[in-house]
Amino acid sequence: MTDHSSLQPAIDIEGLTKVYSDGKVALDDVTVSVPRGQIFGLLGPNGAGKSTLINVLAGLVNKTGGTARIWGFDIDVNPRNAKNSIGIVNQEILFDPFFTPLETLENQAGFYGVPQDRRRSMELLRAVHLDDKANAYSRTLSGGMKRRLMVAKAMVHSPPILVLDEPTAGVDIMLRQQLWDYVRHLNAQGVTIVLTTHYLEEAEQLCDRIAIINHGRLIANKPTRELVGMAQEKLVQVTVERDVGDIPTHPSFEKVELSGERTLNITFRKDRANAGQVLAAVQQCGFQIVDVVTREPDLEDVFLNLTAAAA
Ligand SMILES: Nc1ncnc2c1ncn2[C@@H]1O[C@H](COP(=O)(O)OP(=O)(O)OP(=O)(O)O)[C@@H](O)[C@H]1O
Repeated sequence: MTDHSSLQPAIDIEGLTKVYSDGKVALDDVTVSVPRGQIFGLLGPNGAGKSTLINVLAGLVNKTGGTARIWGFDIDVNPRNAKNSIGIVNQEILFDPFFTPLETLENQAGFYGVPQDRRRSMELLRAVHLDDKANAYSRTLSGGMKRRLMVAKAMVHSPPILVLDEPTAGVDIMLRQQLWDYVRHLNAQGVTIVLTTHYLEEAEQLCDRIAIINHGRLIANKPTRELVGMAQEKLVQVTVERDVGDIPTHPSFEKVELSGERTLNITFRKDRANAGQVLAAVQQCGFQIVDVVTREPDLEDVFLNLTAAAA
């Protein structure tokens, strides 16, 4: 993979603020940069401000304060270059239902002034598995197909950055997988990807780095592995050789639940104990251990902890 580390960020946002006309503060002094060449996840609960941030980059929402640069181009100073550097797939499905997918892409290429010999509409339709629908009316496409057409439409001018706002909402598992394969393929070719999603598992698998936004504020921005590592609670499931009876207590146990007669689900905090100490404590409580399963914390744990703390 190309080493992009010495280059300026793909997207550079500083002190971005958006107050809607009704006084709603959707973005509150957000500073974040997206390194080139990465798959970057923007996560947050409903209403956190993710779409507002993307719509500011798309030029659909006017910011109240701060600056944003796309591929080095300030969106106020160089709006045209900024726009040409980014392809955005919004949550809403926007295209004329009376055009065919092929016409939709050709029109979009015309809009961006892509010369005929550099257009690749059929190639893009093939990439999103819509080549057999090239000449069907777009209104006859299923929801998932329309969404994939939106992705192809965002790529007609070959931007170095692709932004996907909830791209898999309402898309079934198989098509979701195909969409992600395509996103990975684009990324392998050097396209920087920014995506918002509610599917934490997906973000964890796909993203190199994740930022979390809550109530318009940035509350985390870390490499995915580091973020997942922030989950403090771990679970160890211990099966013992006899019926448990009274649930044991110990300072290293955060929470203990009984499952069946002989299995204890013990939650402990990584910063206070390790699994070995927890197991030793179970033995001190007079149980002989016959089986152990541990569960690693995942992004969902971190997300819930962080958003709860920031609420
Ligand atoms: N045009 C608008 N006028 C007033 N308030 C708005 C407008 N658009 C969005 N908001 C409010 O701004 C806040 C942020 O909304 P936004 O759509 O950016 O959140 P989001 O993180 O994308 O949420 P979701 O995941 O539900 O799409 C919300 O409280 C929303 O109600």
